[in-house]
Amino acid sequence: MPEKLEAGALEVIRRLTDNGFEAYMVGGCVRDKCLGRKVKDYDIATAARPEQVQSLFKRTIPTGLQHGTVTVLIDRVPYEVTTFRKEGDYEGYRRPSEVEYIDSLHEDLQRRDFTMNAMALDRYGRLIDPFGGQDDLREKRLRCVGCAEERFREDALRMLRCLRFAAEYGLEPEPETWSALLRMKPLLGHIAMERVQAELLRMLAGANPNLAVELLCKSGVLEHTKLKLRLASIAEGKPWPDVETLPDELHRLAYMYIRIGATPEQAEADMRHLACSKQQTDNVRLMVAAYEQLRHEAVETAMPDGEDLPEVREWLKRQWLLAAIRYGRDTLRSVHKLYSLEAERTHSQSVWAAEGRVWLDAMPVSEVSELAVSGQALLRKFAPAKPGPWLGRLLAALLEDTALGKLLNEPESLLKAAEAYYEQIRENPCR
Ligand SMILES: Nc1ccn([C@@H]2O[C@H](COP(=O)(O)OP(=O)(O)OP(=O)(O)O)[C@@H](O)[C@H]2O)c(=O)n1
Repeated sequence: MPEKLEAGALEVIRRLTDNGFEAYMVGGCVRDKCLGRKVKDYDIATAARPEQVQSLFKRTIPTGLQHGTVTVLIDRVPYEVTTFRKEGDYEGYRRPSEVEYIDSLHEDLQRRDFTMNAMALDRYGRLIDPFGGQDDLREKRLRCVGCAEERFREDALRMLRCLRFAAEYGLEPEPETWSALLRMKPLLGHIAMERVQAELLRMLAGANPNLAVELLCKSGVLEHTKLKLRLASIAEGKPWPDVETLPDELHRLAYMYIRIGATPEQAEADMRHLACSKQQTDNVRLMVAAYEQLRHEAVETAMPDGEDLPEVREWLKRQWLLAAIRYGRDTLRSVHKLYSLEAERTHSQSVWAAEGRVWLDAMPVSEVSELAVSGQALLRKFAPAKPGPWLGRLLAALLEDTALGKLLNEPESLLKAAEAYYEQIRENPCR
């Protein structure tokens, strides 16, 4: 498959050059080839204008004509073909009128962000590397092309890209690039939050999320976005634990909110700001909320030092299982991972970190739908009583007792227990 992908790119380049237009592979694909990494997609830069590209290929899509980009389909695989241009406009965020076409590959490469992203390959596989990208990669150096300040001014998002690439590829930002980043970071305030979100989540999902978090802390870049994620407050001298042990970027984000002491509402507002999906936002809010609630309970009932009292342990188990009912078993599985990480970082004993997973696995039910009796069965049993709030309360009581192991999840024992609850609820209808 990778060979097929590359063969398609070469076909595009050959067709363009056979028709008198210079054309090269550029950007991330050249970088990844130099690093021996798998190439995800091939971008092609050419001297041909968009309408000339369109006329040379049977299947094209005008994906970004105003920025000079035409997508060419070869065997249904898309290749982005972009006319050499002077201004950045790498993601279509500038007004079309600012795009200025040029005839020189060199000038096109000069406007790109980092030396490793400013290399090209011609149809014969010859590398064009005017700014020393390959040397930088060899020396594990991340360096802006030319004046770093100018590159960051052209597109402030490049500062986040800088941190992402440094973490992902294990590169050290070169001193001039790093100091320009520290000077220019206030410009991040003007960047669309969707773009910040994409970079942030990619960084946290990447090959080295620990280094990504460390660089975010060290650079203080997020402080200049509209986010509440102020990491500098926890950066000082304290090592971050191994966030890589958390399963994905959302757990890592939730952990960061917990570490800065954000409330679930603050985390939610922040993620809305970031234009995260509702599902992502709910996920993180629930993790932060469940974690916070449990932490609050744990502080109230701190185990006396060095002691392990069975009644306290029992109480902690009850809080844990009640939280699993309230926030969902999956959320509590996530919270268990967060507690375990925190316990490791603070070298502290945590009953939840030690036992939480086992308790969750052994929990017979965590939601009403798992009960061996349905609302319908209860309505039949207590006919002619009409459906009403009593039914919800009754099911909640059965769920809690079954989850805590006081009742067996079998129709007979549940229906029997329901009789007693039904009487209590009828006697106290307002509770
Ligand atoms: N803000 C940006 C975005 C992109 N580019 C240039 O456009 C190329 C393609 O950008 P993109 O597809 O966004 O990223 P890649 O570098 O391919 O890397 P990745 O796919 O990992 O994001 C980059 O290599 C770089 O030369 C740039 O100079 N400035």
